[in-house]
Amino acid sequence: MVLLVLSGPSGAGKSTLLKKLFAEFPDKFGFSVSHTTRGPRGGEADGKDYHFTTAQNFADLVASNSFLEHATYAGNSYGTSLKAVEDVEKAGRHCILDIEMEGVKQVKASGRAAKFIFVRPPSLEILEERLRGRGSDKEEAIQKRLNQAKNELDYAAGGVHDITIINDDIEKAYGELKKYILEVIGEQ
Ligand SMILES: Nc1ncnc2c1ncn2[C@@H]1O[C@H](COP(=O)(O)OP(=O)(O)OP(=O)(O)O)[C@@H](O)[C@H]1O
Repeated sequence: MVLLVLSGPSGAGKSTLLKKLFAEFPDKFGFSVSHTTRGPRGGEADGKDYHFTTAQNFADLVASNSFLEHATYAGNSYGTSLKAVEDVEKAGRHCILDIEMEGVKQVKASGRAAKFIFVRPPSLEILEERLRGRGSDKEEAIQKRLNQAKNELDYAAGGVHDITIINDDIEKAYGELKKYILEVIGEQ
């Protein structure tokens, strides 16, 4: 099984691309279930959407090196455990992680074999348009995402990823993503 790590600025189109991939290949890929210290939101099921956990338990898992990557956002911790990846692989699926730059660095540092895929917008101007078009963020959040996008793009400029997909035309970008993924999982 191949671990596929997708990253890129918020709004670059990662979710859109993954949605297409899962729709076309419903049985080949899977997301791992992350741990989080945040509380469940309406309808979220423990063990399915997240492994909901206490701050103490989360800290214990960090201390025992149980996470492939973990991070804190807005006061809550999130992490991908090695076991969560293993669970996906045991079910016969290639595990896909959709994570941020800091997580990518940790997966790299772990020495775990993985393919690193970077999705980027054609330009920061277009990214800004898409973030606004998505309509899910307030102005302040958009500015934060744009600043963070610059960090992601700088990091990627160091050539740390196995492939960069420029999401200009969605169908073209999806075609490139699909071709690369099928190749690395040995199905093309
Ligand atoms: N090629 C494209 N052309 C135009 N619009 C696009 C394209 N790809 C994605 N979009 C739109 O851009 C917005 C951001 O895409 P998406 O939510 O998939 O980004 P993301 O990388 O998953 O972001 P996040 O990391 O915040 O979840 C969405 O409204 C989506 O419909």
